[in-house]
Amino acid sequence: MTEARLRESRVAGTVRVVGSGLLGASVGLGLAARGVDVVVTDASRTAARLAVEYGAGRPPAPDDAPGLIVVAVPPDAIAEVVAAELEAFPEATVTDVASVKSAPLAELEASAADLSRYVGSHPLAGRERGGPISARADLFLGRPWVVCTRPGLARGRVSLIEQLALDLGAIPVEMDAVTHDESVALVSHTPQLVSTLMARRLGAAADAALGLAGGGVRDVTRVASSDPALWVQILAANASVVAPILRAYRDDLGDVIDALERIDESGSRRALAETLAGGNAGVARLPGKHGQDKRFASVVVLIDDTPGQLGRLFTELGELGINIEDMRMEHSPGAQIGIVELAVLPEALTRTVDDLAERGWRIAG
Ligand SMILES: NC(=O)C1=CN([C@@H]2O[C@H](COP(=O)(O)OP(=O)(O)OC[C@H]3O[C@@H](n4cnc5c(N)ncnc54)[C@H](O)[C@@H]3O)[C@@H](O)[C@H]2O)C=CC1
Ligand SMILES: O=C(O)C(=O)Cc1ccc(O)cc1
Repeated sequence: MTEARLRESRVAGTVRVVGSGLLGASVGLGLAARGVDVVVTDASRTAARLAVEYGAGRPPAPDDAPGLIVVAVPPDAIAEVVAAELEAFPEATVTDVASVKSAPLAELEASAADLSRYVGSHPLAGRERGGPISARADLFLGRPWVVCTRPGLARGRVSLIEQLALDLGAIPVEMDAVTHDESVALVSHTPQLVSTLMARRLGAAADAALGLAGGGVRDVTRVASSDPALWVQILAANASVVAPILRAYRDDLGDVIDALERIDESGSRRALAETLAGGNAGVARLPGKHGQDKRFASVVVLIDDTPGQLGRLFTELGELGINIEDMRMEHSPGAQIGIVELAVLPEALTRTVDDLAERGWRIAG
């Protein structure tokens, strides 16, 4: 199957993956696609066998001598499994992919494990659903992959994990464990809770109200479908960092409620406006194209929500020589209409609108 391989891998030898769920099987699929010899194991026989059957690797053999071990088990089990792997394979470098870094490291430091061969890491890539069935070889493509540095750690060990990240199409980012946990508390752990709390408000809502739902509520609640069992572990392990951010959030929420309850008093509207402007400033600081990238202009096309329409739109844009820099799609509740937002270069905006309209496409706005 050489011709099916993407490119030679940077990581050489056998890679052993412990925990063949979403993350472990995705690592296995990505490496196997580059021709790496991957061994997958799991405490659950079913998860291990599914990972093998989906092509994420092979079962372990008695003479395996992995140079690299990736531990992809739930956060509570990380320290114990990393310690066991360090002991079982005295030549191997061991990494883990857990969403929290300080708590497992502290647990390992309190053990007798040989931590000179341990480098913690965390790919900022995931899905709401776990298990090997949800795994994807391209899960990590273009995503940051934090590689945790600490004083005294050999450069070669850190580099090996960076090679792993690069092989999987991710972008390695070096960070110490404390900075990592503070960062993800802000960009992942608190947003998870805010999303969850908003989604809980929908639980008792009338069907008629839910029928009006559009992109806004869907964006805010997307990660509310995440696995509660995994997230209790993540939040518990980073509780002391997440709690103060939520306190600040609660203070802001209190101010908004006060302004709304006294909306006709002097200063209330200004307070609301300043809060909303603060949100604009915060979201504009997020890197990436999505929504606010000033380099691109936006064209909204309404398409019939029927098979083949999106394909036809893309084909015609190709024929017109117009490059799509980014896109997102929404469905209009209750109507057979798809709303496609295309990002194009500003200089291509007028031509895109005119040419698509000329070919009969409906342009919004
Ligand atoms: N789900 C996500 O979006 C992301 C998860 N992570 C981290 O990746 C790790 C794995 O998460 P997922 O793959 O989502 O979970 P998952 O539930 O899909 O897979 C975890 C697997 O670990 C196995 N396992 C549990 N204890 C074990 C043990 N002692 N020995 C061997 N196998 C064991 C389970 O049977 C399961 O198959 C977690 O530490 C999580 O924080 C990191 C980035 C994103
Ligand atoms: O889908 C998203 O936006 C996520 O944030 C997924 C995710 C979940 C947990 C992680 O540790 C990293 C990424």
